[in-house]
Amino acid sequence: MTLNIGLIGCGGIGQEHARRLQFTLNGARVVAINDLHRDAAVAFADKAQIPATFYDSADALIQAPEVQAVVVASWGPAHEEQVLACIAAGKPVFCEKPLAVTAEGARRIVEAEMKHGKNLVQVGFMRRYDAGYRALKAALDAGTVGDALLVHAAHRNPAVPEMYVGDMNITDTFIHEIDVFRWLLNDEYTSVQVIEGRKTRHAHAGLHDPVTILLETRQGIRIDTEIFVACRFGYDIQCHVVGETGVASLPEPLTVPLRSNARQGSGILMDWKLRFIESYDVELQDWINATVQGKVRGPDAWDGYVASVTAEACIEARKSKQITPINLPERPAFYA
Ligand SMILES: NC(=O)C1=CN([C@@H]2O[C@H](COP(=O)(O)OP(=O)(O)OC[C@H]3O[C@@H](n4cnc5c(N)ncnc54)[C@H](O)[C@@H]3O)[C@@H](O)[C@H]2O)C=CC1
Ligand SMILES: O=C1[C@@H](O)[C@H](O)[C@@H](O)[C@H](O)[C@H]1O
Repeated sequence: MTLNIGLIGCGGIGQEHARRLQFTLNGARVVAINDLHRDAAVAFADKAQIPATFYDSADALIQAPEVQAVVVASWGPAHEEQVLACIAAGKPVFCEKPLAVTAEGARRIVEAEMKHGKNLVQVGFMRRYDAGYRALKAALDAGTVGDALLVHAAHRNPAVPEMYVGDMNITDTFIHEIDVFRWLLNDEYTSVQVIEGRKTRHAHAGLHDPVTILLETRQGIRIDTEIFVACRFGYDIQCHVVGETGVASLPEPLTVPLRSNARQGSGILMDWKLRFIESYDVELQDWINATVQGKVRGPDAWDGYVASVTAEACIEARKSKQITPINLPERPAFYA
């Protein structure tokens, strides 16, 4: 069976997903597209040779009988309404992170899905599909370094656009760590502190960069993460888990060590699109396969909700400069 997909949002990652759904992965094709910018979306589909119908509104695309499942890759603030419309139409939806820009919005999605009575929503936390993170999780689950005690992590981007301001280093960037640490450690967060230190001269006016975020978990694991999005030197993701008997680290991406021009070393990627490129393929292939079977196997709406609650607590902690509790309800049986 070929799953007919409707894509909402044909920007940076929407175009990437459209190409992989149409040409790289098995069992799906893009039959419908929607974007606020019609001309650019249609020009993209033409150039990419994706014969999809353009719909004038996200809602019209979701309602279209030919659309069996939806990929939402619009801007974060649009996600809630579009995902709720998919649930109302009973259509499976893969939504890029964040699920919603507020915890309340994510909660509305969880409630609508539970009321609908069937899981329909997957959130685009692709790191769970990355071979490096999976190998790290397998090592931790096998007890290779004993019980986890501490995590030292970093999420570094070379630069961000001028529209990336305020709390986006939490809601757009740190949200990946929020999801991946609780998955890696089989744990939940209890509190957070956000520390703004010296600001780099390379950060633009609307952004305090870098920041350090300290999370504590129910088991008492302490996680420190450096979020540094104007670091200039590369797209660099680090994660080191200190256990009782050793340290387990996220593998570096494969690069060729060089000895050249009187130097030795290896390259660092500059573009986030390349760092997790394989995990996007694995993630969306798994989503297609599960959707055809009528299931959701990946990060679900509850995971999206937990990420939004945690992000909101981070924002509060940044404002108050205090250690801020993270109050999470228990995972409902529906999401077991
Ligand atoms: N999982 C990951 O690693 C990544 C996830 N993302 C997420 O994907 C989403 C899109 O990000 P980008 O592609 O980088 O942004 P972008 O700005 O390049 O593209 C977004 C597109 O959505 C369209 N759009 C915005 N609101 C819309 C609406 N209400 N209805 C229809 N179309 C709408 C815009 O016109 C634009 O073409 C964001 O939520 C972002 O956080 C982005 C990059 C990486
Ligand atoms: O999701 C992503 C972007 O939206 C975000 O801006 C980057 O910081 C992340 O590294 C990337 O994975």
